[in-house]
Amino acid sequence: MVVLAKGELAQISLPAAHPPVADVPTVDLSAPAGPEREAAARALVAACEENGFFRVTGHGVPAQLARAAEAAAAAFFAWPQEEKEEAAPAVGYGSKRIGVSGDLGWIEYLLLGVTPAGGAVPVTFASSSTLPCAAAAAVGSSTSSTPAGPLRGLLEEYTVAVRRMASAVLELMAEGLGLSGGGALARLVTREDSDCMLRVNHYPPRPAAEGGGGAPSLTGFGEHTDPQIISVLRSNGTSGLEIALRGGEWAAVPPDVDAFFVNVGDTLQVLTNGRFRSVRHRVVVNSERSRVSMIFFGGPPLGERLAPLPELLGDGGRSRYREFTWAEFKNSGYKTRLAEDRLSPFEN
Ligand SMILES: C=C1C[C@]23C[C@@]1(O)CC[C@H]2[C@@]12CC[C@H](O)[C@@](C)(C(=O)O1)[C@H]2[C@@H]3C(=O)O
Ligand SMILES: O=C(O)CCC(=O)C(=O)O
Ligand SMILES: [Fe+2]
Repeated sequence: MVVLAKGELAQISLPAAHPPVADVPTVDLSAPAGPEREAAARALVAACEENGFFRVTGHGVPAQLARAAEAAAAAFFAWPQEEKEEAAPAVGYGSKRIGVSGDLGWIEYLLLGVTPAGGAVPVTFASSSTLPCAAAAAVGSSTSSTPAGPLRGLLEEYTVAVRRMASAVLELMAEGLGLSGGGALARLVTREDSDCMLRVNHYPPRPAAEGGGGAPSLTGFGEHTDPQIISVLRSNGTSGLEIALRGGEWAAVPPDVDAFFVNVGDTLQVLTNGRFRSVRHRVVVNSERSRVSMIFFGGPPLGERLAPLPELLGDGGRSRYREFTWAEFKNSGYKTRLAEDRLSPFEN
């Protein structure tokens, strides 16, 4: 349950708006080598340049696994509030507060740091630092006997499959960009020390309006860009996700339970020297049905130096961003409000 005080509810209320439906390009990851794969790579690059957002089919993630992970998370969110709070350190549970800078939403969530070997560690915010840190020692592992154990196990299994897909997306992207380094881009999210996260968001149904009449829309997850390289999202059949198109206008993303959606993140915008667009997006809650989404955030190792890839600069091309490490970017970005532009401090 998300409990908001009156002032908080007013803060996240939105004027009812029905943006047009986004025309989301589709990339088939299973396209066979040859002209079909080349076409898929071209479609992927075009989508990243246009809006920084596309749908993936032929992704290889078993539907049954995605459904089981989502159902286990939904069952957890249905627990009594006190029990969820009790389990919070073991599963990274949070509600209504997003980050540490005062952002609120009609949301509850699980946030886990995830490793390629399948480990998942709840993300907490240390009081001494704004960098999220692992709380593993305090909570045990997914095999522990906490009631959240089976949920953790399913989320871990799901993350292994989605990371594999994220890596395949980045390999296809490298082909489309004509990068010579083989799987270098993909390795940024598959290394042992890659800094990746899994987030499961639950947006309860929009509350009924007091005294009848039309209920207002609410901010579920306020507008923002994702800081990582790519984010890979799956949701249940409830709408709510919106993306900002090139011109700044909002467009609604129709849910698709069989596909995944990929966001270009801030780091990929940097690596491509601004050729790919880190997509601004948000979740608006205006449904009588709850929305559950699971998002894998593919981030590089903390010490990784990030700068536009030389091959994408061209001869004498100007680098739009100075070099920085992922730890530096995260430290700076995690102090910001959700809607802020986190890249401007790193522009040349
Ligand atoms: C307000 C914030 C929440 C966030 C960290 C930040 O300071 C700015 C980026 C936010 C975001 C968006 C994408 C992911 O959901 C997330 C986990 C991330 O890496 O950056 C969240 C952060 C969060 O919820 O802690
Ligand atoms: O829940 C969603 O559908 C999107 C949430 C999101 O953008 C995020 O968690 O960064
Ligand atoms: Fe996001």
